[in-house]
Amino acid sequence: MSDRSRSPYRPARRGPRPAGGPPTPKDPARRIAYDVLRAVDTRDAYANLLLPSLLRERGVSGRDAALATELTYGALRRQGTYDAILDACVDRSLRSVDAEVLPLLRLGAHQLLATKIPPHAAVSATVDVARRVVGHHRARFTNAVLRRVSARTLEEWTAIVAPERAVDPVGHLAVVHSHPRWMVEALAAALGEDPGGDLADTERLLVAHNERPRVTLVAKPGRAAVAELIEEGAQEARYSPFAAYLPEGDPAALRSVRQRRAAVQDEASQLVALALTRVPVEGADTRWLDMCAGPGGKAGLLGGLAGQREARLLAAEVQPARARLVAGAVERSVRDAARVVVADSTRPAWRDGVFDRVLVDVPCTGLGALRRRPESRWRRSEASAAELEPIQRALLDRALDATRPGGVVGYVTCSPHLGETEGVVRAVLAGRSDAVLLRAADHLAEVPEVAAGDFAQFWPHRHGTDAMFLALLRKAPADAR
Ligand SMILES: C[S@@+](CC[C@H](N)C(=O)[O-])C[C@H]1O[C@@H](n2cnc3c(N)ncnc32)[C@H](O)[C@@H]1O
Repeated sequence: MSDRSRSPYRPARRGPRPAGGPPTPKDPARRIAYDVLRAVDTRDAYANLLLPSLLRERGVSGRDAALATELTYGALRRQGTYDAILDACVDRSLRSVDAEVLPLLRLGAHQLLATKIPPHAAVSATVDVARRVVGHHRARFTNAVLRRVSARTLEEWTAIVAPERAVDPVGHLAVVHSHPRWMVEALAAALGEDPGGDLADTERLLVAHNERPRVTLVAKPGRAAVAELIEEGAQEARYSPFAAYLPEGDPAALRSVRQRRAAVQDEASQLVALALTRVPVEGADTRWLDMCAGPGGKAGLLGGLAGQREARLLAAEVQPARARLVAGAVERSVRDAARVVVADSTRPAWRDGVFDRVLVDVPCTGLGALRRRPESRWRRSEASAAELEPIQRALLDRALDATRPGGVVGYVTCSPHLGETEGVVRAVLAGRSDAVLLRAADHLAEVPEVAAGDFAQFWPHRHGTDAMFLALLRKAPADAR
């Protein structure tokens, strides 16, 4: 790894403990990173939720918080690469290493191979944490393994542990860029690349997955303006008229976000919702439906747009806790245009054929959000997409049922996996004669390279967004059937 691509984190210098205050926990950053990695392994915790709550709970901020974040996300993202290297550094198989020790080895490997923390400090600080959490004996083991890791650079290690690119391109990229092999194959297929070829575009995507995503804000239509976000320190966004990028700082500290007039939302999420509202429909355009609304990102945007256009949005969500989040997201939409219901959208509480626009943002593998959910690449399996397909198909079918003749449906996934995107849309269309595919990219004119045939597919390495997929379908007018 070049010096430029290394993380700038160095260990925080600890000052004297403030007189009279509670004792400063020793090395809170590494301890929090360890606790998050353990919780991800043992109780399926989500790092993006647990990390901020532990930082808050333990009063950790500033450099320590930044270090904890770097170590947690770095170790999770790079786990595949580090495990291949660690496997070469233990005498037995890595699988037989205690589950409590493994996160320490990954944390140590990340510091040694991808940060500017001096090697002796990386090893000794990690071994100090090991002594406290797993005892002296296993701390000695941690020390011995990390010393072996420290003998080579990341490039030297990957040259040893990754399959040769010319012989096994997928296996090579899987180890070098830390993704499960099946996922590299699925992503290559979605990018239209031959798994035996040079996989150049796939590699750019995998690299993007290992980078920290920028924070994107949405100014909810009618409640906040992008200019206000820019005054608060954000920068103009590339594509969405409602977006602004926050280069640094905590978005929750912005007044507009605290007042729920703005929120954090990926730019592609904004654009797929916006594209649905741009498709011309003949006749009435007053009844909009969001069938899978939780936690409410797209409903927040659609509620505002509906209010500005004299339409009303019904936002449905099957999980009551998530429906409450939707209620918060649409609160005080323009003209109070949005209503939230707890409902199973496969058994709808509404009549068929009544909505002018329907968004169905189905539950999916989330392979499009790997930058933000670092553990999900290890949690999903090759079977995950196939397991979700029946519910995705059922929801799209019900979306078309709910739409009135001439109305439009937006089918969205936060995954580019072909089994969840094109596969579902084509299977549903094959089973009915009352819907046609529209060219989604025609409604995203400001976004280059987003067309994938009739579909729209965003990519982290092309657009700097999540890999959101959009299909737009028109319900055939009654006289056309
Ligand atoms: C991909 S998320 C939607 C994200 C959301 N549109 C947003 O922009 O914030 C899918 C949501 O669908 C919900 N869901 C899953 N099955 C459902 C069903 N049968 N009916 C209604 N909601 C469902 C899930 O609980 C989850 O909140």
